[in-house]
Parts: sequence; C-alpha cells; structure tokens
Amino acid sequence: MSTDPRAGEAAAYVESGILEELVSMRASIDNIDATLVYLLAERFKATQRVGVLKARHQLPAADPSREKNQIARLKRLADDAQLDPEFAEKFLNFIIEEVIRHHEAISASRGATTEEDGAEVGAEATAETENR
Ligand SMILES: C=C(O[C@@H]1C=C(C(=O)O)C=C[C@H]1O)C(=O)O
Repeated sequence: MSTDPRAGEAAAYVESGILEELVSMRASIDNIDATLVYLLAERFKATQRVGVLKARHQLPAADPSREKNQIARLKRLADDAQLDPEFAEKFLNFIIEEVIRHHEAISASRGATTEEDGAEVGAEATAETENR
C-alpha cells in the first residue's frame, strides 16, 4: 500500500490503516480529476468551433451579455449543488478569459491568412456548404 504513488508524503508518517483510507479517497479524486480534464477538453473543442465561426463572420471574440447570463446560471447551479458560488464564478471567469484569448488568436491568424490570400474565406465557405 505504501508503494502506491497516491500515498504521497503521508507514506512517511501516517499509520498504515489510515494511509489505506487516504489512498482510497485519493483514488476517487483521481477519477474525478480525470473527468474534469475530459470535460474541459470537450468544452474547449466546442468553444474553438465558436471561435472559428466568429472569426469567419468577423464577430467580436467576447460576448459580455452571454458571459453574464452564463455566470448567473452557474452560480445558481453551484448554490444548489452546495458549491461556493463565488468560487464557481471565479473558475468560470478563468476559463472564459482563456477562451477569449483563443478566439482572438484564431481571429488574428485568420486575418493574416486572408490578407495573404483574399479568396481564402470565400473558398472555405463554399467547401463547407458542399460538405453539408
Ligand atoms: C464561447 C463563446 O465566447 C466567449 C466565451 C464564453 C464561454 O466560454 O462561455 C462565453 C461568451 C464569450 O465571451 C461564445 O460567445 O459563446
């Protein structure tokens, strides 16, 4: 049991029965953290698609009104779930900030491409319609 990497520093000073309990709780945390990573990856895939759409149609990277509604909604959900709503707000703002950075980068890189080749955007739009 003490060789389980989940034992961490506690392996050196915690009695074996308690260590076993700690390691078992940490196994659950590992699973939860893995789902968080997968959920975040899926969320970023979805927001990347929004970023491409925005860049294609010259829409602004940020939508403060959507953010406000989404934060209010998640704070209510957090409250229901006994999660600190202030923490939920900070966490969501942290993610949104990163999403906006991605959207600005997508828009900047598409701008560069379009300057080099003016036909690029039109050609992509045509290919998309054909692929539907
Ligand atoms: C993803 C979007 O872009 C931005 C990021 C948001 C988010 O991560 O929830 C919400 C609004 C926008 O500021 C969007 O407009 O839907």
